[in-house]
Amino acid sequence: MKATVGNEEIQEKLFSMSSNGKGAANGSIEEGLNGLQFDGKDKSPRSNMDKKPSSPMMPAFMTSAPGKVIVYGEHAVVYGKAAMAAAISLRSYLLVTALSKSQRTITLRFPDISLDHTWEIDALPWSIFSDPAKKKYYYDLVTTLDPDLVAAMQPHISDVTPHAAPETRKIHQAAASSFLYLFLSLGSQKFPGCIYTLRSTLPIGAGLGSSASICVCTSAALLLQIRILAGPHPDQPRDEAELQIERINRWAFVGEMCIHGNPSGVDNTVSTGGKAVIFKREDYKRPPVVTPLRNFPELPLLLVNTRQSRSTAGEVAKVGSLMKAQPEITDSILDSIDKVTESAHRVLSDRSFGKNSHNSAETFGELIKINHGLLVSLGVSHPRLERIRELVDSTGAGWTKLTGAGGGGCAITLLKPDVESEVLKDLEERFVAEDFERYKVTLGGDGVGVLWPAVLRNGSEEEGGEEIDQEKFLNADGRDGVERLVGVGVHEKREGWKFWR
Ligand SMILES: Nc1ncnc2c1ncn2[C@@H]1O[C@H](COP(=O)(O)OP(=O)(O)O)[C@@H](O)[C@H]1O
Ligand SMILES: C[C@@](O)(CCOP(=O)(O)O)CC(=O)O
Repeated sequence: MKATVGNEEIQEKLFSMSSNGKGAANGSIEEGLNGLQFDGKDKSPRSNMDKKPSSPMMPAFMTSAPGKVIVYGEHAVVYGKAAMAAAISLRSYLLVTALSKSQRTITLRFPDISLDHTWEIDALPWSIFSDPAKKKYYYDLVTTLDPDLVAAMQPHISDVTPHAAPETRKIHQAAASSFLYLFLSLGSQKFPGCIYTLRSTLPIGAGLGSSASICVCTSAALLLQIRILAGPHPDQPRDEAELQIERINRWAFVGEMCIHGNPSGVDNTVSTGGKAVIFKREDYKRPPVVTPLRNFPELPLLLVNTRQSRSTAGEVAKVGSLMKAQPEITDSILDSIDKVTESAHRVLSDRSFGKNSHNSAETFGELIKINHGLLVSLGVSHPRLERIRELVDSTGAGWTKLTGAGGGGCAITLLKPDVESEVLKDLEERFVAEDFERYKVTLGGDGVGVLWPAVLRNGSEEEGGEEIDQEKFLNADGRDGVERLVGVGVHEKREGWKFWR
């Protein structure tokens, strides 16, 4: 598949799906949404559905989306080169709880960053967001933020934790802006009051795509609330599922623009679709070309966090400055990174791939080493990342590179097939002693998922399953607690979570 779905094509598919009723959201989701009201713009295929009798309140529901590792090609991907990336089993989880009709507020409860903020729905700048000259629809391809809309949002963003330290405010305001831009673009003043509670098992600002995963959760939740997503349901035709994924991804990209400034879109694409892909966006006015890697190997990867925080926007800006100062050299480094990614893709596509695991690992490993060297030349490594590489190199256990934006964050090590367990144990002890954090993750899992309503079988005896309410979700103890309560893909397959596949 080359996932390049045009705007008109999407519109056409949407209309045909709604007219035969087949594309409508799956039974339970659609029923649950009947009580909601929408923007009254008859451009959308929702008008027939709107006539259904209203039910009092939408049940609480959840969305979830994974983080990712970039195996090859970060930074170069911002300049139109290819990147290879895979979803990981660490994820974000968003619980949406509707308020009673009289409560006209939207609350963000994001405890991972200690953010708790409420907006009055009626005080938000609806008029400019719904101005026909500005209005964007769920099927639009938005590739830049509208400066007037960003300015209109500003007073409502400045309101968010005004007395926090500047670093904390940045983190809060980035998360709040991405939510609010999507909310005002996709919602309407008639939107019901809601609380959006978010928790993540991903480290924040560590190169694993935490921002993309929260944007995907928000995009999916809002698109579900405005009732334009069909499914996910088990017998959903593939092209319909792909269309849903495409829509969620487009709006997640808009959220990412609010956080990053200049994202390539690789993070939100992997977070939405899951699995592993080659991603390339040569023209920002057009959708990216996304090539699924169906034979992506089960790479024996070590994923280690320096615990050195940084922001993606800052690291991307560093490369931007280098490009200005040294355009030819920077260009040629980015071209070399592109060649590394292409080579890795060629190796994967080769029929003989995997027949000799030693040779395959050597080739991938060499490419990892080269890619890291090129990222060092771009100026996006960090002494803590170099320390991880040194520790691994001194044992000969494998090949190491930074992953994501760098400047701190995480490193990946591809382990040699014959590495001895004693060597690994020693290495892990060194990591602990030097305050690095090691994650155990699986690669290539599902993308965005929905739990509608927010009820799971958690091994409890509760009849009909365990309802996930705000209190339980907020009280889950750390990363493990969240995974135990609502986790996708780590423990046994959970009944309830559904994915567009
Ligand atoms: N769990 C979370 N809760 C709230 N906001 C989050 C969460 N995870 C990420 N974010 C938002 O995303 C930003 C981090 O984005 P970024 O610098 O791109 O790092 P990453 O490499 O993890 O994506 C944070 O400053 C915050 O605004
Ligand atoms: C540096 C970059 O290529 C990857 C950033 O990944 P992360 O936000 O550090 O997880 C930027 C991008 O692709 O938008």
